[in-house]
Formats: sequence, structure tokens, C-alpha cells
Amino acid sequence: MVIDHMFSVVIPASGIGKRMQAEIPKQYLPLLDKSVLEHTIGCFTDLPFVDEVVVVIAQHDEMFNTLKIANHPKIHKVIGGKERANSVFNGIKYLYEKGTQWVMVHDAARPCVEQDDIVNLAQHCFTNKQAGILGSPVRDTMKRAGSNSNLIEHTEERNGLWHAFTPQCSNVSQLFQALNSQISTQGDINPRVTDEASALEMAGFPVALVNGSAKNIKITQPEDLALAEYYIKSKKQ
Ligand SMILES: Nc1ccn([C@@H]2O[C@H](COP(=O)(O)OP(=O)(O)OP(=O)(O)O)[C@@H](O)[C@H]2O)c(=O)n1
Ligand SMILES: C[C@](O)(CO)[C@H](O)COP(=O)(O)O
Repeated sequence: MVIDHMFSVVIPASGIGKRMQAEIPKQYLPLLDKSVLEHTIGCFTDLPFVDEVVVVIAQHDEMFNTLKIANHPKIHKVIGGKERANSVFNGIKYLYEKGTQWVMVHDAARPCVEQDDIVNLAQHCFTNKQAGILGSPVRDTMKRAGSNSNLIEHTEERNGLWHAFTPQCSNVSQLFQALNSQISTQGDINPRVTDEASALEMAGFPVALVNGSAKNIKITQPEDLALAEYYIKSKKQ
């Protein structure tokens, strides 16, 4: 099915990458021929149904403007916030105020996303006029640890348990409303809002799970970079 509606994209890229233990924020680490962030942005800029890519960068980020892709005509910069959800909200607020209808939010730290999966997600959300996220059913047995202990409290029911990836796709005004209701007047976000879907769920909006490649890893710890290199090399050209 042709996607005859335009989507904007918000790329939260304001983090410091503590868990990566690197000298620079992980979105700027080299990944083969360019930075992690350039790979990620490049997954979206050449899609015909993407009209704008809002890159949410940290207040004092001096690296983004050194990237060639910074001058891409589809790119618009917004300043991020304290937590990921604050950064996403700042991007969504910009789109809400300009009347954008549909958005996909995708972590800067997920450069291995397959374009086929992005298209599949957009088609699902456009066809069903419904929010949706890329994800993958868990493969391992999942255990719940006891509080302040590494002893197993119980084994989680695995059926129906999914890893949530990004992009996470939604109607802009629904996501604006959902995130806004989770931010205090002081600007603090509900810590349970670790992705866009959790805010949408709390607001009562339905969100679909759309099966995507498990290669769509989030670069979080040092060992993830080598895996990302392998996946980027194995991407469909
Ligand atoms: N205040 C923040 C925190 C995170 N992010 C972005 O959200 C994505 C996913 O977050 P995460 O993997 O947690 O990145 P960091 O917060 O940078 O990692 P860490 O928790 O290890 O510091 C990343 O692309 C990150 O740049 C953001 O835009 N604004
Ligand atoms: C949005 C996300 O990537 C979905 O799995 C994840 O919640 C981000 O978590 P982080 O702790 O901010 O990396």
C-alpha cells in the first residue's frame, strides 16, 4: 500500500551516554564510515514519506553542526531536556505547534534500524490510524529479581512479552497530550515514561506492536558498538 501521508521524525540525541563509558556522547562515536547519529538520521532522510527530521540536541552540543548531514534540507534542530522524555516532548511540541499530524520518534542510538521495518510501521499506523511501535517478542526466559537482591523472585510469563524498540509512531496531538500530562509544572517527567508508548498507554490511547528486526539494537554499553558495526555491514543495500 502506498503511504500517501507525510510523517515527521523526532530523533532524541541529547543524551550523554553514561553507560557507554566513552569520552564523547555515544551518538557521536564513529561507526564504520560516519557517526552513529549520521547513520541513524540517514535511515529516514531519503524516505519519500518523511518530510522533516527534528534532531533534538543538548543545549551545549557543539558537535552536531560539524556533521555534514546537519545541513540536510529536511533537518530541523530543537534543544533537548533533562530526560529522554523531556527531549522528545520538546520535539513533539515544535511539531504540534506547526500542525504536523503524524510523527515517528526514533532513538539516535539505534542506527541499525531497517528501512523496510520503518515503512512497515508507517503503513500499519497510516492504515489503521493508530499508534504503533517496532518491537520483537522476547526469546529468553525472563526473571523478576527480588527487591535489593539478585535472587529470583519469580519467572515472568513470557507469552505476549515484547522488547519495545523505536521508531514509535503516533498522531502528534495525541502524543503531545499524553506527554504533557506526565510532566510536572517544574518540568519533571514521570520516571515510568521511558518510551512514547508508555505515555500513550497511560493516556488510554491504543498502541500496536509491530514486529521488527532484532538487529535494531540500542547502542547502550561498550560491547554494543561492535555488534552495531556487524549489523550495519549486513544491512540490505
Ligand atoms: N536527556 C536525554 C536523554 C537521552 N536522550 C536520547 O535518548 C536516546 C535513548 O536514551 P539512552 O540510550 O538512555 O541514551 P543516554 O541517556 O545518552 O544513555 P545513558 O543513560 O547511558 O546516559 C539516546 O539517543 C539519547 O541521546 C535524549 O535525547 N535526551
Ligand atoms: C525508548 C526505548 O529505546 C525503548 O526501548 C528505551 O525505553 C530507552 O530507554 P533508555 O534508558 O532511555 O535508553
